[in-house]
Amino acid sequence: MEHKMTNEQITIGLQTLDDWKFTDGFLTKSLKFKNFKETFSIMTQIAFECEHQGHHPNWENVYNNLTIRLNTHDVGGITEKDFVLAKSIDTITAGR
Ligand SMILES: C[C@H](O)[C@H](O)[C@H]1CNC2=NC(N)=NC(=O)C2=N1
Repeated sequence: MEHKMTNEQITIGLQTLDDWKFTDGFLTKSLKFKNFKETFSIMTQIAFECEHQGHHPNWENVYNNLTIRLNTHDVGGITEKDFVLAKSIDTITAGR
């Protein structure tokens, strides 16, 4: 079982990520792409990485907007797993 990170640990961790916030108990990021096709393609790439990591986002897609919220249900908070997935999402979406 992963350990639930403290607010202080989360604040430090956020400095290693690109434009993520800690809001209402979730690591959150909003992204905008060219159109729906590009957005859903990126979501598919992220989805395969999530399966690989065994960790999955809460997310909402409206046309070319994608809002991602990460937490770890098992501990009711943020763990290292959320940071690992957030970093992967940054890599997949880098420069977009
Ligand atoms: C059984 C399975 O591994 C667990 O339910 C995993 C799956 N994906 C998960 N994803 C997220 N975001 N939080 C979890 O606690 C979680 N648990």
